[in-house]
Amino acid sequence: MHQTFKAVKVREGLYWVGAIDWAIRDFHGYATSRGTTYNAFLVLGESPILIDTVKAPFYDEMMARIASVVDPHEIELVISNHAEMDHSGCLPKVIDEVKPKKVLASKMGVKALRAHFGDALEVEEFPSGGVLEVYGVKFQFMETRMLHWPDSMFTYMPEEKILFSQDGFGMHLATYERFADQIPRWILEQEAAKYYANILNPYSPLVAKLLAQTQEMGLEVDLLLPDHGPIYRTKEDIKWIIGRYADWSSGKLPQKVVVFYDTMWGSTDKLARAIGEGIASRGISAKLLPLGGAHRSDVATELLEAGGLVVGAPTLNNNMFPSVADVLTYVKGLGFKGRIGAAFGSYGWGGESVKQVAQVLEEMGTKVVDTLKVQYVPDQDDLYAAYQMGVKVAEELKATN
Ligand SMILES: Cc1cc2nc3c(=O)[nH]c(=O)nc-3n(C[C@H](O)[C@H](O)[C@H](O)COP(=O)(O)O)c2cc1C
Repeated sequence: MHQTFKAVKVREGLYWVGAIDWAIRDFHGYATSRGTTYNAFLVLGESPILIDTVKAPFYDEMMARIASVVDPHEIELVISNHAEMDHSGCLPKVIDEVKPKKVLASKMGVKALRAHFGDALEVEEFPSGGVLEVYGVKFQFMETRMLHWPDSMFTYMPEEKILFSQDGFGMHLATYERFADQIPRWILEQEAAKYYANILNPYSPLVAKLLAQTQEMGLEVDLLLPDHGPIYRTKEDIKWIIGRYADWSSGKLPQKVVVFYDTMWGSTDKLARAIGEGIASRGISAKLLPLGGAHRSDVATELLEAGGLVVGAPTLNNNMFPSVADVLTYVKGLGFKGRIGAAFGSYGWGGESVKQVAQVLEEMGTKVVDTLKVQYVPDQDDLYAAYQMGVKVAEELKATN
């Protein structure tokens, strides 16, 4: 039989058997402009062990890759590190087809998997103490609750120093290159930041705690295998991604201001440009994101490395313009707290939008240092007031340093 889809050997006895999704562009509201991979791994103990599965439509691809190494029916143990359907979607079908002796998940994972696939799903909690020696392989299971779901866990092979980190350290990036050292660093930098901003940022304090814990434990990692994107196999790459997570979870507010806004007739846009000039005049980097050209997940990515947030919305039917409400709701949910901020916008009569924007900014823990409402088209004085708003935000941000 011809083999089209093959496993990728990671090292002796360990294979990548996942799937590449070149087409996906919307991942629960996150723009995946470079597609993604769903990573599953095969560990060859005395019997093969499958770690995670893939999204349901990719079942055949995963099974074909497994079959290029072993007969899938020989798999006796399946480990599920995360119950989200991009990793568990195939699990019921794998159980039906392969009939493994055991399927293991965390305590919350068992609950979540049953809530997805029914109470009859044959899955059990990993052994107490979190250690299992089976088919000649030693595993250590670590719950990583809320990173990024309650069920999330890491699986570690202490003898080989291999860490299967489910969504942690992952990124949405479809490639045939399976290893980070085969991909330009600038692409990894962009996609890892985007993933962190859009998935892990709300849990930054937990990320910081986990990194500190692993350091205390002296946990050594020679191979880092996330469930999306490339595998990290060099010391340099592992150090790099862990270092980035340490930076992003540190709560530091970089000296950059994001200005996002939308406009119907161009007035709010004029104000935004003047604000940008004011910010830049004080030597602070400003990034203007008109929402006509920026997706909510790109705004979140920019915000990951910005200590300032200025938001502009015209009033439409007594409300802030809907695209601004969308992105504000999104970044509020992602927990971008502690920024220095301001709200602005053009209006015709009631002009409710600016107050509404300022209120949401405050609710999300932004220090609102200025607001600006301009009726219809801004004149030179209005533009100068907008410029001054930029200056004020920049000065306040500088003072936080
Ligand atoms: C369909 C529509 C509804 C509007 N509703 C309101 C409103 O309820 N209250 C208000 O103050 N202005 C309202 N306006 C006026 C706009 O806010 C005003 O034209 C503003 O200058 C637009 O800013 P922009 O050029 O940045 O889009 C409305 C405009 C449009 C086109």
